[in-house]
Amino acid sequence: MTAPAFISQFLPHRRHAHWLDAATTNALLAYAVDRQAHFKPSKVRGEDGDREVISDQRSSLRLTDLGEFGPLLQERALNSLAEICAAFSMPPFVPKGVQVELVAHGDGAHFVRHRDTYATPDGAPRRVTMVCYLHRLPKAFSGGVLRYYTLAGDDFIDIEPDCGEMVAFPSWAWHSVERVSVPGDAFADHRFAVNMWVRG
Ligand SMILES: O=C(O)CCC(=O)C(=O)O
Ligand SMILES: [Fe+2]
Repeated sequence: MTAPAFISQFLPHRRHAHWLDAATTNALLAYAVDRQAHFKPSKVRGEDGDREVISDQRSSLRLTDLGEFGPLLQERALNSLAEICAAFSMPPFVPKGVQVELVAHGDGAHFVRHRDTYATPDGAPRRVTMVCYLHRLPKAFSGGVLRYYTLAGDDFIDIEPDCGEMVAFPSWAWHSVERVSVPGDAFADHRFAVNMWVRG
């Protein structure tokens, strides 16, 4: 059998169940609900390069101040990095930082197919994306799978992460968040996820 053409292949990904322990997950969820008023509409890079709200591309709410959880998650992400780079056959690199944000997907929220690569002003691009998922139990939403595409974008797999699970992939991999449905749309019922981008 011939190997599939390069562009028909998937970049690697890793799923880490229970990456966040239940106590931290619950504390972070409580923090998110408490800070509801501070969440702002998520932005994407528009045609002129500026960040703007384009809700048919990305519709969700985002919080960048994670309080004491920020340094905690950055440290955990860095602790997971060596194993992830090895699993991805990615040459090790010196991390220049971890960007973190907490995103809430409510009823109808989604994020179209995109890549996370983005060079920050200091020139250190995002190399590894880690996303840690949180939601109340039992889960109150449906949909919202993480869709992970081949390099050509012509095929995909759907990943439905559990609460506390972390999914890692190279930041240049195509992915999307499929539309979420939250009956009643209570904020505490949203699909929460922490994006962690390791730059280097
Ligand atoms: O929430 C997810 O599953 C992924 C989010 C994402 O791709 C992003 O915010 O760049
Ligand atoms: Fe993304």
